Amino acid sequence: MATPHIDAEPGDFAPAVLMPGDPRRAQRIAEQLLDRPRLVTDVRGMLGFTGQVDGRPLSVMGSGMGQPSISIYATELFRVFGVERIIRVGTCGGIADGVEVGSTVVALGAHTDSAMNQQRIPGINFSAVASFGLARAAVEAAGPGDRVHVGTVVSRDHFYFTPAGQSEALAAYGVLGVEMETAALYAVAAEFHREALTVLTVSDHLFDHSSDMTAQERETTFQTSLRLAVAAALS
Ligand SMILES: O=P(O)(O)O[C@H]1O[C@H](CO)[C@@H](O)[C@H]1O
Ligand SMILES: O=c1cc[nH]c(=O)[nH]1
Repeated sequence: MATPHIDAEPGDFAPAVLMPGDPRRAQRIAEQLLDRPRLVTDVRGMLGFTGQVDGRPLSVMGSGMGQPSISIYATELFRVFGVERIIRVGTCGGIADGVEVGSTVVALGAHTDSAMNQQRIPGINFSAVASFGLARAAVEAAGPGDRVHVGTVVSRDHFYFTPAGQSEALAAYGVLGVEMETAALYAVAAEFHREALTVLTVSDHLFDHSSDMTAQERETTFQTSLRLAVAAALS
């Protein structure tokens, strides 16, 4: 049964879905990773594929940018398509000292400036946290040569506007990076009693732009993050 945003049937998606923001990255991951990838939805150009990894079913689908967009897709995947776990594989800007461009961030939790989660539990600041089992599986998949940081990120609504002093204050609290979806993804997973994790590749650093990735590198450089995300998805 199609939903407003996913033109597929129950059974078209695997229990685990890798979810990059960019639908072209979803296609690239599907072609690189999956045996016999099959396009299962393309509504609004938001491509979704299902195939197999080592004989086990796995799906890959774009989320779009921002918390409203990923909330729509995550809700429909959990509610209608029987999806059990979503692992976001995205990019982030480094914030804390020592979070190098090209390294990987496993997001245990996500701060946010968005109002979306404020509406969930009256009077409460919702804590957006990863599924422990998925986070553990991702971290355990890291090898000695991998540069992996584990901690909190911030999911901001604005890409281009930042209140004065906010990034410096986040750095002072050890926040690893900034992206735009994780706080909402973790809340939708909690709403449906399912699992979620975000694994990010650092594409730039807010306080040192000397090594920032190009747009093409942001689309293609994600091998360590992808390996950790697949380990979590199939754990
Ligand atoms: O690379 P993705 O997964 O899209 O993630 C980051 O990049 C986009 C902004 O350019 C936002 O979606 C942000 O969260
Ligand atoms: O600086 C950045 C990089 C990636 N994604 C973001 O939201 N911000």
